[in-house]
Amino acid sequence: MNLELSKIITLQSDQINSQLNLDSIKVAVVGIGRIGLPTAILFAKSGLTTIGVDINQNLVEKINHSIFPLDDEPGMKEIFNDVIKNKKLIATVDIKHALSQVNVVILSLPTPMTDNNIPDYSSLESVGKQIHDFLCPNSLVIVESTVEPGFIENILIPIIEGQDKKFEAGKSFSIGVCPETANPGEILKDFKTLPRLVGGINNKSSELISLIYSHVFSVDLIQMPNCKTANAVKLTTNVFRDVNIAFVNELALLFEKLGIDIFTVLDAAKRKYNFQVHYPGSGVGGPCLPVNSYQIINSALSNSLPIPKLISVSREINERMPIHTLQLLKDALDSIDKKIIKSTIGILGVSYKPNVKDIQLAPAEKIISELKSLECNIKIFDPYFISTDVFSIRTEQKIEDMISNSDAILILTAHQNFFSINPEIFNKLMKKPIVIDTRGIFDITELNRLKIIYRGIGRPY
Ligand SMILES: NC(=O)c1ccc[n+]([C@@H]2O[C@H](COP(=O)([O-])OP(=O)(O)OC[C@H]3O[C@@H](n4cnc5c(N)ncnc54)[C@H](O)[C@@H]3O)[C@@H](O)[C@H]2O)c1
Ligand SMILES: CC(=O)N[C@@H]1[C@@H](OP(=O)(O)OP(=O)(O)OC[C@H]2O[C@@H](n3ccc(=O)[nH]c3=O)[C@H](O)[C@@H]2O)O[C@H](CO)[C@@H](O)[C@@H]1O
Repeated sequence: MNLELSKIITLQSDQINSQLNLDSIKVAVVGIGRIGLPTAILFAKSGLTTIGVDINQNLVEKINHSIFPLDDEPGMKEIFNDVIKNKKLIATVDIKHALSQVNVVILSLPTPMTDNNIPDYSSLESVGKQIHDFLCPNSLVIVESTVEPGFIENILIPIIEGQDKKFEAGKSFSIGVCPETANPGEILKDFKTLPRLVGGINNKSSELISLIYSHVFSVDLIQMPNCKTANAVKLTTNVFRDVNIAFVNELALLFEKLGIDIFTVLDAAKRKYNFQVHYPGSGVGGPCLPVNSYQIINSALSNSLPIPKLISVSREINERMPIHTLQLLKDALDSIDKKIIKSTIGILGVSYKPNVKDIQLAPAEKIISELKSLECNIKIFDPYFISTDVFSIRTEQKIEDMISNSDAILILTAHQNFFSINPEIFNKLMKKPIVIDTRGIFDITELNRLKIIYRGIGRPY
Protein backbone atom coordinates (compact mmCIF):
# COMPACT_ATOMS: atom_id res chain seq x y z
CA MET A 1 0.00 0.00 0.00
CA ASN A 2 1.50 3.34 -0.90
CA LEU A 3 2.50 5.75 1.84
CA GLU A 4 -0.08 8.36 0.87
CA LEU A 5 -2.87 5.89 1.25
CA SER A 6 -1.65 4.76 4.60
CA LYS A 7 -3.19 7.98 5.88
CA ILE A 8 -6.46 7.67 3.95
CA ILE A 9 -8.53 9.18 6.74
CA THR A 10 -6.45 12.35 6.65
CA LEU A 11 -6.64 12.91 2.88
CA GLN A 12 -8.71 15.74 1.43
CA SER A 13 -11.58 15.04 -0.94
CA ASP A 14 -9.63 15.85 -4.08
CA GLN A 15 -6.81 13.56 -2.96
CA ILE A 16 -9.31 10.74 -2.28
CA ASN A 17 -10.92 11.23 -5.67
CA SER A 18 -7.58 11.11 -7.43
CA GLN A 19 -6.63 7.94 -5.56
CA LEU A 20 -10.01 6.42 -6.47
CA ASN A 21 -9.52 7.33 -10.12
CA LEU A 22 -6.06 5.81 -10.00
CA ASP A 23 -7.70 2.62 -8.71
CA SER A 24 -5.15 2.71 -5.93
CA ILE A 25 -7.48 2.38 -2.96
CA LYS A 26 -7.64 -1.26 -1.88
CA VAL A 27 -10.72 -2.67 -0.18
CA ALA A 28 -11.46 -5.71 1.95
CA VAL A 29 -15.05 -6.92 2.18
CA VAL A 30 -15.41 -9.14 5.23
CA GLY A 31 -18.35 -11.52 4.88
CA ILE A 32 -18.93 -12.37 1.22
CA GLY A 33 -22.37 -13.92 1.30
CA ARG A 34 -25.63 -12.72 -0.22
CA ILE A 35 -24.76 -9.07 0.33
CA GLY A 36 -20.99 -9.03 0.70
CA LEU A 37 -20.12 -10.87 -2.49
CA PRO A 38 -22.17 -8.61 -4.80
CA THR A 39 -20.71 -5.63 -2.95
CA ALA A 40 -17.17 -6.92 -3.47
CA ILE A 41 -17.92 -7.58 -7.12
CA LEU A 42 -19.16 -4.02 -7.71
CA PHE A 43 -16.17 -2.53 -5.87
CA ALA A 44 -13.85 -4.62 -8.04
CA LYS A 45 -15.83 -3.66 -11.15
CA SER A 46 -15.19 0.01 -10.31
CA GLY A 47 -11.47 -0.74 -10.60
CA LEU A 48 -10.57 -0.95 -6.91
CA THR A 49 -8.56 -4.02 -5.96
CA THR A 50 -10.91 -5.92 -3.65
CA ILE A 51 -10.23 -8.78 -1.28
CA GLY A 52 -13.23 -10.81 -0.17
CA VAL A 53 -12.71 -12.33 3.28
CA ASP A 54 -14.78 -15.15 4.66
CA ILE A 55 -14.51 -18.01 7.16
CA ASN A 56 -16.19 -20.35 4.70
CA GLN A 57 -13.23 -22.06 3.03
CA ASN A 58 -15.47 -23.80 0.52
CA LEU A 59 -17.01 -20.48 -0.55
CA VAL A 60 -13.58 -18.86 -0.88
CA GLU A 61 -12.32 -21.69 -3.05
CA LYS A 62 -15.42 -21.59 -5.25
CA ILE A 63 -14.94 -17.85 -5.82
CA ASN A 64 -11.22 -18.17 -6.60
CA HIS A 65 -12.11 -20.91 -9.07
CA SER A 66 -14.64 -18.64 -10.80
CA ILE A 67 -17.65 -20.52 -9.48
CA PHE A 68 -20.39 -17.95 -8.82
CA PRO A 69 -22.49 -19.08 -5.83
CA LEU A 70 -25.51 -16.75 -6.16
CA ASP A 71 -27.29 -18.22 -9.20
CA ASP A 72 -30.51 -16.39 -8.28
CA GLU A 73 -28.96 -12.95 -8.67
CA PRO A 74 -29.62 -11.85 -12.29
CA GLY A 75 -26.76 -10.06 -14.08
CA MET A 76 -24.21 -10.54 -11.32
CA LYS A 77 -22.44 -13.63 -12.70
CA GLU A 78 -21.13 -11.88 -15.81
CA ILE A 79 -19.56 -9.10 -13.74
CA PHE A 80 -18.16 -11.69 -11.32
CA ASN A 81 -16.45 -13.55 -14.16
CA ASP A 82 -14.85 -10.33 -15.40
CA VAL A 83 -13.43 -9.19 -12.06
CA ILE A 84 -12.13 -12.65 -11.25
CA LYS A 85 -10.51 -12.93 -14.67
CA ASN A 86 -8.82 -9.52 -14.37
CA LYS A 87 -7.82 -10.34 -10.78
CA LYS A 88 -9.56 -7.28 -9.38
CA LEU A 89 -11.32 -9.59 -6.92
CA ILE A 90 -9.78 -12.39 -4.91
CA ALA A 91 -11.13 -14.24 -1.91
CA THR A 92 -9.33 -15.45 1.20
CA VAL A 93 -9.90 -16.85 4.67
CA ASP A 94 -6.80 -15.00 5.88
CA ILE A 95 -8.18 -11.81 7.40
CA LYS A 96 -4.79 -10.87 8.88
CA HIS A 97 -3.18 -10.79 5.46
CA ALA A 98 -6.16 -9.07 3.89
CA LEU A 99 -6.21 -6.27 6.48
CA SER A 100 -2.49 -5.69 5.98
CA GLN A 101 -3.13 -4.93 2.29
CA VAL A 102 -6.05 -2.48 2.46
CA ASN A 103 -7.07 0.95 3.69
CA VAL A 104 -10.84 0.41 3.52
CA VAL A 105 -12.63 -2.45 5.29
CA ILE A 106 -16.30 -3.16 4.60
CA LEU A 107 -18.19 -5.45 6.97
CA SER A 108 -21.16 -7.37 5.56
CA LEU A 109 -21.28 -9.97 8.28
CA PRO A 110 -24.42 -11.80 9.34
CA THR A 111 -26.59 -10.36 12.11
CA PRO A 112 -29.01 -13.21 12.84
CA MET A 113 -30.87 -13.76 16.06
CA THR A 114 -30.88 -16.52 18.65
CA ASP A 115 -33.75 -18.97 19.14
CA ASN A 116 -34.94 -16.58 21.85
CA ASN A 117 -35.12 -13.74 19.30
CA ILE A 118 -32.10 -11.94 20.72
CA PRO A 119 -30.00 -10.22 18.02
CA ASP A 120 -26.68 -12.01 17.56
CA TYR A 121 -23.76 -9.72 16.72
CA SER A 122 -21.06 -12.29 17.44
CA SER A 123 -19.64 -12.24 13.91
CA LEU A 124 -19.22 -8.46 14.00
CA GLU A 125 -17.75 -8.64 17.49
CA SER A 126 -15.22 -11.32 16.59
CA VAL A 127 -14.16 -9.51 13.41
CA GLY A 128 -13.99 -6.32 15.48
CA LYS A 129 -11.31 -8.00 17.59
CA GLN A 130 -9.43 -9.04 14.44
CA ILE A 131 -9.63 -5.48 13.17
CA HIS A 132 -8.12 -4.34 16.48
CA ASP A 133 -5.29 -6.83 15.97
CA PHE A 134 -4.60 -6.41 12.25
CA LEU A 135 -6.01 -3.11 10.90
CA CYS A 136 -3.52 -0.73 9.31
CA PRO A 137 -3.50 2.62 11.13
CA ASN A 138 -5.52 5.44 9.62
CA SER A 139 -7.83 3.05 7.76
CA LEU A 140 -11.58 3.34 7.28
CA VAL A 141 -14.11 0.74 8.47
CA ILE A 142 -17.58 0.75 6.90
CA VAL A 143 -20.35 -1.41 8.38
CA GLU A 144 -22.99 -2.54 5.87
CA SER A 145 -24.52 -5.08 8.22
CA THR A 146 -27.88 -4.21 9.71
CA VAL A 147 -27.38 -3.39 13.37
CA GLU A 148 -29.47 -1.69 16.03
CA PRO A 149 -28.86 1.99 16.81
CA GLY A 150 -25.97 2.30 19.24
CA PHE A 151 -24.26 -0.99 18.39
CA ILE A 152 -21.49 0.77 16.43
CA GLU A 153 -20.97 3.51 19.02
CA ASN A 154 -21.30 1.42 22.19
CA ILE A 155 -20.08 -2.06 21.20
CA LEU A 156 -18.05 -2.22 18.00
CA ILE A 157 -15.89 0.90 18.40
CA PRO A 158 -14.71 -0.09 21.92
CA ILE A 159 -13.83 -3.58 20.60
CA ILE A 160 -11.75 -2.15 17.74
CA GLU A 161 -10.08 0.44 20.00
CA GLY A 162 -9.25 -2.31 22.49
CA GLN A 163 -8.60 -2.06 26.19
CA ASP A 164 -4.99 -1.28 25.27
CA LYS A 165 -6.29 1.78 23.39
CA LYS A 166 -4.31 0.63 20.35
CA PHE A 167 -6.71 2.65 18.23
CA GLU A 168 -8.84 5.72 18.82
CA ALA A 169 -11.92 6.23 16.68
CA GLY A 170 -11.71 9.42 14.64
CA LYS A 171 -7.98 9.69 15.17
CA SER A 172 -6.10 6.50 14.25
CA PHE A 173 -8.98 4.88 12.38
CA SER A 174 -12.34 5.99 11.16
CA ILE A 175 -15.67 4.19 11.06
CA GLY A 176 -19.10 4.69 9.61
CA VAL A 177 -22.08 2.83 8.23
CA CYS A 178 -23.72 2.34 4.87
CA PRO A 179 -26.55 -0.10 5.70
CA GLU A 180 -27.32 -2.42 2.83
CA THR A 181 -30.77 -1.96 1.31
CA ALA A 182 -30.64 -4.31 -1.67
CA ASN A 183 -33.26 -6.98 -2.04
CA PRO A 184 -32.18 -10.59 -2.60
CA GLY A 185 -32.99 -11.75 -6.10
CA GLU A 186 -32.58 -8.27 -7.54
CA ILE A 187 -29.41 -7.01 -5.89
CA LEU A 188 -27.78 -5.71 -9.08
CA LYS A 189 -30.89 -3.72 -9.96
CA ASP A 190 -31.09 -2.31 -6.44
CA PHE A 191 -27.37 -1.46 -6.46
CA LYS A 192 -28.08 0.73 -9.47
CA THR A 193 -31.25 2.38 -8.23
CA LEU A 194 -31.73 2.40 -4.46
CA PRO A 195 -30.44 5.42 -2.53
CA ARG A 196 -27.99 4.56 0.24
CA LEU A 197 -27.72 5.85 3.77
CA VAL A 198 -24.35 7.16 4.99
CA GLY A 199 -23.50 7.83 8.62
CA GLY A 200 -20.14 8.29 10.31
CA ILE A 201 -18.56 9.00 13.67
CA ASN A 202 -17.66 12.40 12.27
CA ASN A 203 -18.13 14.48 9.15
CA LYS A 204 -14.79 13.36 7.75
CA SER A 205 -15.74 9.68 7.85
CA SER A 206 -19.15 10.39 6.29
CA GLU A 207 -17.46 12.40 3.55
CA LEU A 208 -14.91 9.63 2.92
CA ILE A 209 -17.61 6.94 2.73
CA SER A 210 -19.66 9.12 0.38
CA LEU A 211 -16.69 9.68 -1.95
CA ILE A 212 -15.94 5.96 -2.08
CA TYR A 213 -19.59 4.87 -2.59
CA SER A 214 -20.16 7.56 -5.20
CA HIS A 215 -17.20 6.14 -7.09
CA VAL A 216 -18.64 2.60 -7.00
CA PHE A 217 -22.41 3.16 -7.11
CA SER A 218 -24.26 5.77 -9.11
CA VAL A 219 -27.07 6.22 -6.63
CA ASP A 220 -28.18 9.02 -4.31
CA LEU A 221 -26.40 9.04 -0.96
CA ILE A 222 -28.51 10.19 1.99
CA GLN A 223 -26.25 11.82 4.57
CA MET A 224 -27.19 10.99 8.15
CA PRO A 225 -25.87 12.90 11.21
CA ASN A 226 -24.35 9.77 12.74
CA CYS A 227 -24.22 5.97 12.66
CA LYS A 228 -27.18 5.33 14.93
CA THR A 229 -29.50 7.53 12.89
CA ALA A 230 -28.51 5.77 9.68
CA ASN A 231 -29.14 2.39 11.30
CA ALA A 232 -32.45 3.68 12.68
CA VAL A 233 -33.60 4.57 9.16
CA LYS A 234 -32.68 1.13 7.86
CA LEU A 235 -34.64 -0.57 10.66
CA THR A 236 -37.56 1.85 10.32
CA THR A 237 -38.14 0.90 6.67
CA ASN A 238 -38.06 -2.82 7.36
CA VAL A 239 -40.04 -2.81 10.59
CA PHE A 240 -42.64 -0.66 8.81
CA ARG A 241 -42.95 -3.59 6.40
CA ASP A 242 -43.17 -6.22 9.17
CA VAL A 243 -45.92 -4.25 10.96
CA ASN A 244 -47.90 -3.68 7.78
CA ILE A 245 -47.73 -7.36 6.92
CA ALA A 246 -49.04 -8.10 10.41
CA PHE A 247 -51.87 -5.66 9.72
CA VAL A 248 -53.03 -7.55 6.61
CA ASN A 249 -52.46 -10.91 8.32
CA GLU A 250 -54.79 -9.81 11.12
CA LEU A 251 -57.39 -8.66 8.58
CA ALA A 252 -56.99 -11.99 6.75
CA LEU A 253 -57.89 -13.97 9.87
CA LEU A 254 -61.03 -11.85 10.31
CA PHE A 255 -62.10 -11.80 6.66
CA GLU A 256 -61.87 -15.60 6.41
CA LYS A 257 -64.62 -15.78 9.01
CA LEU A 258 -66.64 -13.00 7.37
CA GLY A 259 -66.54 -14.68 3.95
CA ILE A 260 -64.54 -11.80 2.44
CA ASP A 261 -61.62 -12.36 0.05
CA ILE A 262 -58.75 -10.18 1.28
CA PHE A 263 -57.12 -10.23 -2.16
CA THR A 264 -60.25 -8.62 -3.62
CA VAL A 265 -60.13 -6.06 -0.82
CA LEU A 266 -56.43 -5.31 -1.33
CA ASP A 267 -56.75 -5.04 -5.11
CA ALA A 268 -59.34 -2.32 -4.56
CA ALA A 269 -57.59 -0.70 -1.59
CA LYS A 270 -54.33 -0.26 -3.46
CA ARG A 271 -56.15 1.93 -5.95
CA LYS A 272 -56.13 4.58 -3.22
CA TYR A 273 -53.08 6.75 -3.77
CA ASN A 274 -51.71 6.51 -0.25
CA PHE A 275 -52.45 2.88 0.52
CA GLN A 276 -49.19 0.90 0.40
CA VAL A 277 -50.31 -2.65 -0.21
CA HIS A 278 -48.90 -5.65 1.65
CA TYR A 279 -50.15 -9.24 1.45
CA PRO A 280 -51.01 -11.91 4.02
CA GLY A 281 -49.27 -15.26 3.98
CA SER A 282 -47.95 -18.27 5.86
CA GLY A 283 -45.56 -16.02 7.77
CA VAL A 284 -42.71 -13.50 7.56
CA GLY A 285 -39.29 -15.00 7.05
CA GLY A 286 -35.87 -14.03 5.79
CA PRO A 287 -32.73 -12.61 7.44
CA CYS A 288 -34.19 -9.10 7.55
CA LEU A 289 -37.71 -8.36 8.69
CA PRO A 290 -38.12 -10.71 11.67
CA VAL A 291 -34.63 -9.86 12.93
CA ASN A 292 -35.02 -6.13 12.34
CA SER A 293 -38.16 -5.94 14.50
CA TYR A 294 -36.38 -7.73 17.32
CA GLN A 295 -33.41 -5.40 16.88
CA ILE A 296 -35.70 -2.46 17.58
CA ILE A 297 -37.26 -4.29 20.53
CA ASN A 298 -33.80 -5.17 21.81
CA SER A 299 -32.59 -1.59 21.52
CA ALA A 300 -35.42 -0.60 23.89
CA LEU A 301 -34.70 -3.50 26.25
CA SER A 302 -30.96 -2.79 26.36
CA ASN A 303 -31.71 0.80 27.29
CA SER A 304 -34.24 -0.23 29.98
CA LEU A 305 -37.03 1.41 27.95
CA PRO A 306 -40.59 0.15 27.50
CA ILE A 307 -40.95 -2.54 24.85
CA PRO A 308 -42.56 -1.11 21.65
CA LYS A 309 -46.07 -2.60 21.82
CA LEU A 310 -47.16 -2.39 18.18
CA ILE A 311 -43.93 -3.98 16.94
CA SER A 312 -44.14 -6.77 19.54
CA VAL A 313 -47.77 -7.57 18.76
CA SER A 314 -47.02 -7.48 15.02
CA ARG A 315 -44.31 -10.08 15.57
CA GLU A 316 -46.81 -12.25 17.50
CA ILE A 317 -49.33 -12.02 14.66
CA ASN A 318 -46.78 -12.84 11.96
CA GLU A 319 -45.29 -15.70 13.99
CA ARG A 320 -48.76 -17.19 14.41
CA MET A 321 -49.39 -17.48 10.66
CA PRO A 322 -47.60 -20.86 10.28
CA ILE A 323 -49.92 -22.25 12.97
CA HIS A 324 -52.95 -20.72 11.25
CA THR A 325 -51.82 -22.40 8.02
CA LEU A 326 -51.89 -25.75 9.81
CA GLN A 327 -55.33 -24.97 11.25
CA LEU A 328 -56.63 -24.43 7.72
CA LEU A 329 -55.07 -27.77 6.75
CA LYS A 330 -56.67 -29.60 9.68
CA ASP A 331 -60.05 -28.00 8.90
CA ALA A 332 -59.86 -29.14 5.27
CA LEU A 333 -58.84 -32.69 6.23
CA ASP A 334 -61.64 -32.81 8.82
CA SER A 335 -64.13 -31.96 6.06
CA ILE A 336 -63.36 -35.35 4.50
CA ASP A 337 -62.97 -37.10 7.87
CA LYS A 338 -59.22 -37.46 7.33
CA LYS A 339 -56.98 -37.10 10.35
CA ILE A 340 -53.84 -35.02 9.88
CA ILE A 341 -51.70 -37.44 11.86
CA LYS A 342 -49.65 -39.66 9.53
CA SER A 343 -51.20 -38.03 6.45
CA THR A 344 -49.13 -37.31 3.35
CA ILE A 345 -48.64 -33.58 2.87
CA GLY A 346 -47.09 -31.98 -0.21
CA ILE A 347 -45.28 -28.66 0.31
CA LEU A 348 -45.15 -26.36 -2.70
CA GLY A 349 -42.39 -23.79 -2.11
CA VAL A 350 -40.03 -23.54 0.88
CA SER A 351 -38.04 -20.34 0.09
CA TYR A 352 -38.83 -17.56 2.53
CA LYS A 353 -39.99 -15.37 -0.32
CA PRO A 354 -40.75 -15.61 -4.04
CA ASN A 355 -38.11 -16.23 -6.70
CA VAL A 356 -35.11 -16.64 -4.43
CA LYS A 357 -33.21 -19.67 -3.17
CA ASP A 358 -33.17 -18.91 0.55
CA ILE A 359 -34.83 -20.63 3.51
CA GLN A 360 -33.58 -18.38 6.30
CA LEU A 361 -36.35 -18.18 8.93
CA ALA A 362 -38.76 -19.44 6.28
CA PRO A 363 -42.35 -20.05 7.52
CA ALA A 364 -41.97 -23.49 5.91
CA GLU A 365 -39.52 -24.49 8.64
CA LYS A 366 -42.05 -24.12 11.46
CA ILE A 367 -44.82 -25.72 9.38
CA ILE A 368 -42.67 -28.72 8.43
CA SER A 369 -41.51 -29.15 12.01
CA GLU A 370 -45.14 -29.30 13.21
CA LEU A 371 -46.04 -31.77 10.45
CA LYS A 372 -43.11 -33.96 11.48
CA SER A 373 -44.38 -33.97 15.07
CA LEU A 374 -47.70 -35.23 13.65
CA GLU A 375 -45.79 -38.09 11.96
CA CYS A 376 -46.84 -36.83 8.53
CA ASN A 377 -45.19 -38.06 5.37
CA ILE A 378 -43.86 -34.80 3.89
CA LYS A 379 -42.95 -34.21 0.26
CA ILE A 380 -41.42 -30.91 -0.95
CA PHE A 381 -41.19 -29.31 -4.36
CA ASP A 382 -39.45 -25.95 -4.84
CA PRO A 383 -37.92 -25.01 -8.22
CA TYR A 384 -34.97 -23.47 -6.37
CA PHE A 385 -34.31 -26.62 -4.36
CA ILE A 386 -34.46 -29.57 -6.76
CA SER A 387 -33.41 -32.94 -5.28
CA THR A 388 -31.64 -31.32 -2.35
CA ASP A 389 -31.98 -31.77 1.39
CA VAL A 390 -34.14 -29.05 2.94
CA PHE A 391 -35.07 -29.26 6.62
CA SER A 392 -33.65 -32.83 6.40
CA ILE A 393 -36.14 -33.83 3.70
CA ARG A 394 -35.00 -34.75 0.18
CA THR A 395 -36.93 -32.46 -2.13
CA GLU A 396 -38.67 -33.83 -5.21
CA GLN A 397 -37.27 -33.47 -8.69
CA LYS A 398 -40.67 -32.82 -10.30
CA ILE A 399 -43.83 -31.14 -9.05
CA GLU A 400 -45.82 -34.21 -10.08
CA ASP A 401 -43.82 -36.36 -7.68
CA MET A 402 -44.76 -34.04 -4.82
CA ILE A 403 -48.46 -33.91 -5.71
CA SER A 404 -48.97 -37.62 -6.49
CA ASN A 405 -50.94 -39.36 -3.78
CA SER A 406 -50.60 -36.49 -1.32
CA ASP A 407 -53.61 -36.01 0.93
CA ALA A 408 -53.18 -32.22 0.81
CA ILE A 409 -50.95 -29.61 -0.79
CA LEU A 410 -49.63 -26.58 1.15
CA ILE A 411 -48.57 -23.65 -1.07
CA LEU A 412 -46.17 -21.63 1.08
CA THR A 413 -44.16 -19.50 -1.39
CA ALA A 414 -45.48 -17.43 -4.30
CA HIS A 415 -42.75 -18.35 -6.79
CA GLN A 416 -43.64 -16.78 -10.14
CA ASN A 417 -43.98 -20.08 -12.00
CA PHE A 418 -46.54 -21.40 -9.49
CA PHE A 419 -49.08 -18.97 -10.97
CA SER A 420 -49.10 -20.97 -14.22
CA ILE A 421 -49.90 -24.34 -12.57
CA ASN A 422 -53.06 -25.86 -14.08
CA PRO A 423 -55.13 -26.86 -11.00
CA GLU A 424 -56.48 -29.87 -12.87
CA ILE A 425 -53.19 -31.56 -11.95
CA PHE A 426 -54.53 -31.91 -8.41
CA ASN A 427 -57.56 -33.89 -9.59
CA LYS A 428 -55.34 -35.98 -11.82
CA LEU A 429 -52.79 -36.98 -9.16
CA MET A 430 -54.70 -36.85 -5.86
CA LYS A 431 -57.63 -38.94 -4.60
CA LYS A 432 -59.58 -36.18 -2.80
CA PRO A 433 -57.52 -33.05 -3.60
CA ILE A 434 -57.06 -30.49 -0.85
CA VAL A 435 -55.15 -27.27 -1.56
CA ILE A 436 -54.12 -24.86 1.20
CA ASP A 437 -53.11 -21.66 -0.60
CA THR A 438 -51.26 -19.24 1.71
CA ARG A 439 -50.27 -16.79 -1.01
CA GLY A 440 -53.41 -16.26 -3.13
CA ILE A 441 -52.02 -18.22 -6.06
CA PHE A 442 -55.27 -19.76 -7.30
CA ASP A 443 -58.71 -18.51 -8.37
CA ILE A 444 -61.17 -19.82 -5.78
CA THR A 445 -64.05 -20.15 -8.25
CA GLU A 446 -61.95 -22.31 -10.56
CA LEU A 447 -60.92 -24.67 -7.79
CA ASN A 448 -64.49 -24.88 -6.55
CA ARG A 449 -65.61 -25.70 -10.10
CA LEU A 450 -63.02 -28.50 -10.15
CA LYS A 451 -64.41 -29.67 -6.80
CA ILE A 452 -61.00 -29.23 -5.16
CA ILE A 453 -61.24 -28.59 -1.41
CA TYR A 454 -59.63 -25.16 -1.08
CA ARG A 455 -58.60 -23.09 1.91
CA GLY A 456 -56.76 -19.82 1.43
CA ILE A 457 -55.33 -17.42 4.01
CA GLY A 458 -57.69 -14.44 4.05
CA ARG A 459 -60.13 -16.13 1.70
CA PRO A 460 -63.72 -17.34 2.19
CA TYR A 461 -64.52 -21.05 2.22
N1 LIG B 1 -29.81 -10.96 2.69
C1 LIG B 1 -30.53 -9.86 2.67
O1 LIG B 1 -31.65 -9.79 2.16
C2 LIG B 1 -30.01 -8.60 3.29
C3 LIG B 1 -30.48 -7.40 2.80
C4 LIG B 1 -29.99 -6.26 3.38
C5 LIG B 1 -29.11 -6.29 4.43
N2 LIG B 1 -28.70 -7.49 4.89
C6 LIG B 1 -27.76 -7.50 6.00
O2 LIG B 1 -26.44 -7.76 5.49
C7 LIG B 1 -25.69 -8.50 6.45
C8 LIG B 1 -25.16 -9.75 5.78
O3 LIG B 1 -26.28 -10.51 5.43
P1 LIG B 1 -26.18 -11.63 4.30
O4 LIG B 1 -27.58 -11.92 3.89
O5 LIG B 1 -25.18 -11.28 3.28
O6 LIG B 1 -25.61 -12.86 5.16
P2 LIG B 1 -24.99 -14.22 4.59
O7 LIG B 1 -25.16 -15.21 5.67
O8 LIG B 1 -25.51 -14.49 3.23
O9 LIG B 1 -23.43 -13.88 4.42
C9 LIG B 1 -22.62 -13.63 5.53
C10 LIG B 1 -21.22 -14.17 5.23
O10 LIG B 1 -20.37 -13.82 6.32
C11 LIG B 1 -19.52 -14.93 6.59
N3 LIG B 1 -19.04 -14.84 7.95
C12 LIG B 1 -19.69 -15.14 9.09
N4 LIG B 1 -18.89 -14.90 10.15
C13 LIG B 1 -17.71 -14.45 9.66
C14 LIG B 1 -16.49 -14.04 10.24
N5 LIG B 1 -16.32 -14.05 11.56
N6 LIG B 1 -15.49 -13.62 9.42
C15 LIG B 1 -15.66 -13.60 8.09
N7 LIG B 1 -16.80 -13.98 7.46
C16 LIG B 1 -17.80 -14.40 8.25
C17 LIG B 1 -20.39 -16.14 6.35
O11 LIG B 1 -19.59 -17.29 6.10
C18 LIG B 1 -21.19 -15.70 5.11
O12 LIG B 1 -20.54 -16.07 3.92
C19 LIG B 1 -26.64 -8.78 7.61
O13 LIG B 1 -26.47 -7.79 8.60
C20 LIG B 1 -28.02 -8.61 6.98
O14 LIG B 1 -28.99 -8.20 7.91
C21 LIG B 1 -29.10 -8.67 4.33
C1 LIG C 1 -32.31 -4.43 2.40
C2 LIG C 1 -33.48 -5.07 2.94
O1 LIG C 1 -33.58 -5.31 4.10
N1 LIG C 1 -34.41 -5.36 2.01
C3 LIG C 1 -35.57 -5.99 2.48
C4 LIG C 1 -35.75 -7.24 1.70
O2 LIG C 1 -36.58 -7.95 2.53
P1 LIG C 1 -36.66 -9.51 2.43
O3 LIG C 1 -35.64 -10.06 1.53
O4 LIG C 1 -36.67 -10.02 3.81
O5 LIG C 1 -38.01 -9.75 1.68
P2 LIG C 1 -39.48 -9.20 1.94
O6 LIG C 1 -40.05 -9.00 0.59
O7 LIG C 1 -39.48 -8.06 2.88
O8 LIG C 1 -40.21 -10.48 2.63
C5 LIG C 1 -39.91 -10.85 3.95
C6 LIG C 1 -40.96 -11.86 4.33
O9 LIG C 1 -42.24 -11.24 4.40
C7 LIG C 1 -43.17 -11.93 3.58
N2 LIG C 1 -44.07 -10.94 3.00
C8 LIG C 1 -43.56 -9.91 2.28
C9 LIG C 1 -44.38 -8.95 1.78
C10 LIG C 1 -45.78 -9.04 1.98
O10 LIG C 1 -46.58 -8.20 1.54
N3 LIG C 1 -46.25 -10.11 2.70
C11 LIG C 1 -45.42 -11.05 3.22
O11 LIG C 1 -45.88 -12.00 3.88
C12 LIG C 1 -42.34 -12.66 2.55
O12 LIG C 1 -43.00 -13.81 2.10
C13 LIG C 1 -41.10 -13.01 3.35
O13 LIG C 1 -41.28 -14.20 4.07
O14 LIG C 1 -36.32 -7.00 0.42
C14 LIG C 1 -37.57 -6.27 0.45
C15 LIG C 1 -38.14 -6.13 -0.94
O15 LIG C 1 -38.61 -7.41 -1.32
C16 LIG C 1 -37.27 -4.90 1.03
O16 LIG C 1 -38.45 -4.14 1.05
C17 LIG C 1 -36.77 -5.08 2.41
O17 LIG C 1 -36.40 -3.78 2.90
